[in-house]
Amino acid sequence: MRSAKDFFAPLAVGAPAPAREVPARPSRMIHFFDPSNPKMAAKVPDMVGVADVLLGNLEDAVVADKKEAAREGLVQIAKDVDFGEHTQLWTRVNALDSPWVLDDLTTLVTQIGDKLDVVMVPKVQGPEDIHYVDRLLAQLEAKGGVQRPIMVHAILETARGMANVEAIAGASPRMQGISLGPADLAADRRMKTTRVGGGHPGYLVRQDPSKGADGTPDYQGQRTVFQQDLWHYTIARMVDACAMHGIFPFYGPFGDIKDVVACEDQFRNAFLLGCVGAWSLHPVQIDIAKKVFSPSAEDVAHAREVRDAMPSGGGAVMIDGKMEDDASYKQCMVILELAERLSANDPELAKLYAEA
Ligand SMILES: CC(C)(COP(=O)(O)OP(=O)(O)OC[C@H]1O[C@@H](n2cnc3c(N)ncnc32)[C@H](O)[C@@H]1OP(=O)(O)O)[C@@H](O)C(=O)NCCC(=O)NCCSC(=O)C[C@H](O)C(=O)O
Ligand SMILES: [Mg+2]
Repeated sequence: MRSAKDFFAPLAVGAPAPAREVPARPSRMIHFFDPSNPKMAAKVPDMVGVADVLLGNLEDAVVADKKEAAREGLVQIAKDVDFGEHTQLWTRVNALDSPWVLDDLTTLVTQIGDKLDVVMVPKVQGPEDIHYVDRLLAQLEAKGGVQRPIMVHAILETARGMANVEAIAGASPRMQGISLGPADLAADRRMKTTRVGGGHPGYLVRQDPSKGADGTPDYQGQRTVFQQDLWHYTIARMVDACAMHGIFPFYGPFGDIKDVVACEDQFRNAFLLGCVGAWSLHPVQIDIAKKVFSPSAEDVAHAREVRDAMPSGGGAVMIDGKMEDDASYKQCMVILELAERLSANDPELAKLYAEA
């Protein structure tokens, strides 16, 4: 581990100084596109200003013989498209044990480093993976004359990564955030699921049996079942690790594109637990994420009421029959800060909140 005093020193001569604070830009959805797919690539310019983050994916979902085309396609898109002030450009590079990742990083950083906000690293196992990427990025930034540090985002998709999540979150000042990768994590953990994120009807709790006419439990009678959230523990632990290190947690993919209702539920669970965004795999998921990861007008109105009733941020007051105190005030400030940040990018939301 680096000493505290060296933590913010550049890792290569000529590399930009690491950021002292993670840029808190709206990132409600990280929208995945395959730069080697001409139809998807053609849609990128129209998605600027619509999606908070556009991510050129080079890893899974891009077949081996398209890896180079995807990398070159992303370079071209980054050179041709103006991403403006409100849309970030990210990439997901190939895994660190793959034959492609070195060329991914070398090409992208030296050719389009100034346009890349964040590099997402899949299948991160421990802080040593982040240290490797950290040093390499610094060397490449120096070589390419990149002016600002490229941030790093880790995907949590192995049992070892999960066990090391706190160390990963604090491994470098480049760490921007962590996403849950439920499909790879399920496989690595040997979970008996076959889906990309979301719940499972078999993971449930069943109501106790009622008593039959003879006073004994009626095991065959009607009993309500409640489907449980397979990802609760993982997301909650990831959120704590991120909060502890001042970086941002994200839910990952929801593969059932047609089930927009369950997608919204999964995203909302993550939002309520502390995540700032989720991945969108298809254009239809962009608006779901936008809706879910923006506080509701009612929550903003309530948060303002609490803030205004407690100008010093302390004490105890009653609002609508409920006690509010320093702790609920702090929760309200989280909502108001998020609303303010999102409003700065989104005039429709700004109007909604102004009228709330
Ligand atoms: C899921 C898809 C394969 C579906 O594609 P398709 O069958 O073409 O859908 P549609 O016909 O409904 O598409 C309508 C039009 O929209 C375009 N489209 C589709 N998806 C995107 C997109 N992501 N960005 C931009 N444009 C998109 C289509 O081309 C159609 O265009 P047109 O014909 O001109 O009208 C597809 O959506 C897809 O491949 N999505 C991305 C998948 C992906 O990135 N997967 C990797 C991330 S998830 C993961 O890696 C797991 C994770 O790591 C873990 O371990 O959990
Ligand atoms: Mg994965």
